[in-house]
Amino acid sequence: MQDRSSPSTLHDPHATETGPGGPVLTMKDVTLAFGPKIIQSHIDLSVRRGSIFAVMGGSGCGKSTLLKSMIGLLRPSCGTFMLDGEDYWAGNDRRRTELNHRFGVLFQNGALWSSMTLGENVALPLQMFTALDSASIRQMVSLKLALVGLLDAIDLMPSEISGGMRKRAGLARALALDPDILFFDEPSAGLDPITSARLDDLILNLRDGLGATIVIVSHELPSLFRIADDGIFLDAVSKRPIAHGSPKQLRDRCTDPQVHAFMNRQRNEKDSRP
Ligand SMILES: Nc1ncnc2c1ncn2[C@@H]1O[C@H](COP(=O)(O)OP(=O)(O)OP(=O)(O)O)[C@@H](O)[C@H]1O
Repeated sequence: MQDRSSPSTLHDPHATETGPGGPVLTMKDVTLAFGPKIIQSHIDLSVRRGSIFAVMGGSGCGKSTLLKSMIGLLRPSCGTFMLDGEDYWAGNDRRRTELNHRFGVLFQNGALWSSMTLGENVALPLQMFTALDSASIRQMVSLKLALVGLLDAIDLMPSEISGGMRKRAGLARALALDPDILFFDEPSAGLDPITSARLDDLILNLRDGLGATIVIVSHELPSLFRIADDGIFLDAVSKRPIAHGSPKQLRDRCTDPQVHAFMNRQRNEKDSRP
């Protein structure tokens, strides 16, 4: 039986030499809790610039909670959260608001305003947080919608488009303020495999074309194997990370039986088919 007090680490979570870049987002010995209820503790991770980092684990282990803490919506009860070497919680609210402008977040359902067209949805953050004039905003909106292949849908309402298009529109809005770190919560949920693969292509383009750093919470193993460079596996029972590494590394080399079973579940399902 593996010692659960030390996670199965297929690399040093704070390594700086390997991969596309140095660490941009780092957590050291972080505990996440809601009041007295501890969700995860002893979280050590480092997300490298220009990489795709996956947060993995079974239902209810705390993946979304970890994502929440990475975008400043939940303060760790212990440990440090650093952004480019700066302690996120050491500064005042104003400084945190500045740092938050580096984040772009795509929520599960796209979270669009239903009473606004796609163009108006994407324009909203620009109107709220920049001093751009309306012509420049229109230009920026067109650019972002073109990036996700939705320029022709600029005047449509969210109710007039498909689920996959809503995700892409949510992504265009998340990109409005040119964030350099993007967070995706279950981007493929509810999408068919082809639409999901297209969204993966888009996510890879954001990494490779724009150099974005991306953190993704997902249960979709094919998608994770394809796009993620690195990651962390959270355990609901011990309430701590039990493995670090890319989804492929965890599938092929992790010795923890729970991680191995989880990461190989589709393979096993295929093997057991008549
Ligand atoms: N605001 C909250 N107050 C108290 N407990 C919460 C709160 N939000 C989440 N939790 C609890 O935290 C635990 C982890 O929830 P979380 O949504 O982070 O898990 P998850 O791994 O993302 O789950 P899933 O894969 O099912 O979406 C759950 O037990 C949940 O009930």
